[in-house]
Amino acid sequence: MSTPVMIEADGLCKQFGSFLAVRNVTFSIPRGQVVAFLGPNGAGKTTTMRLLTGFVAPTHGSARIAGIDVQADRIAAAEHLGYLPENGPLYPDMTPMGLIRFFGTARGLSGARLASRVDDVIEQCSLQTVAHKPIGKLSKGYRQRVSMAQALLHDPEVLIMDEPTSGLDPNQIKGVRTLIRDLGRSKTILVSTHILQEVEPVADRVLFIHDGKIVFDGKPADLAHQAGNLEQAFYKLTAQPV
Ligand SMILES: Nc1ncnc2c1ncn2[C@@H]1O[C@H](COP(=O)(O)OP(=O)(O)OP(=O)(O)O)[C@@H](O)[C@H]1O
Repeated sequence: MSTPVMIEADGLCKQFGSFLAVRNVTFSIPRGQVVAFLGPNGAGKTTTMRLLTGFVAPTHGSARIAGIDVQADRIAAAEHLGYLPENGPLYPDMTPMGLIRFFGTARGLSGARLASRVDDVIEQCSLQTVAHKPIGKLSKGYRQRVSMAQALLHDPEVLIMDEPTSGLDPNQIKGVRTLIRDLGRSKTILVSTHILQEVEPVADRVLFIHDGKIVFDGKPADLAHQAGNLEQAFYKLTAQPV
């Protein structure tokens, strides 16, 4: 039996006014794969992730999570999906515990299941020491972990993470990398990053987007091999407009 496709982009296009931000993006990610989504600033990573999660409607094309069309049935697709947006919506006066419970209730969890999932994600994201402090007083690293905890709360099979390590210090980056690697043992993950050193230890595959188009889809080692190392490959792929 073939491995099911968990994240699928089929001819996705997104136009803002006269500007085409995402151009005919097509890929499919089978269950269990961890994929790094690379590209320079403004390449279209966030827009593609918003299209995949159903937050933004495509101009053309379609996206499926666990086989469910995200525009046709966003709620059903969201049951399979944890999304870590670039700047997560965190409420500064709430505590991590309060916020995570709130999201859990909104997702239909209650009673013992809610209590056990809240405990699990607080531990998984190492939030024990700050669980009862206002989110507005937490460091960026901890706020990022609170966002991560809400994305993991319903134990989704698919995770889409937009720059989970942006703005973190090296210790925090290491912590997030370890978490992604652990999660990748049981989940399908698409994660955008600017940090090339993160790619090889974490990802099975790289999707590289430039000017809204996928310009490389393959193994990190094969991308690095094209130009000697990943950094040089990055320069080479982005040297000219598509
Ligand atoms: N709502 C919008 N209206 C108009 N243009 C937009 C909108 N959202 C994104 N864009 C444009 O689309 C292009 C792709 O943006 P996007 O945020 O997807 O890039 P990105 O690869 O995630 O960049 P970064 O690495 O800087 O986060 C950019 O030129 C951006 O200015």
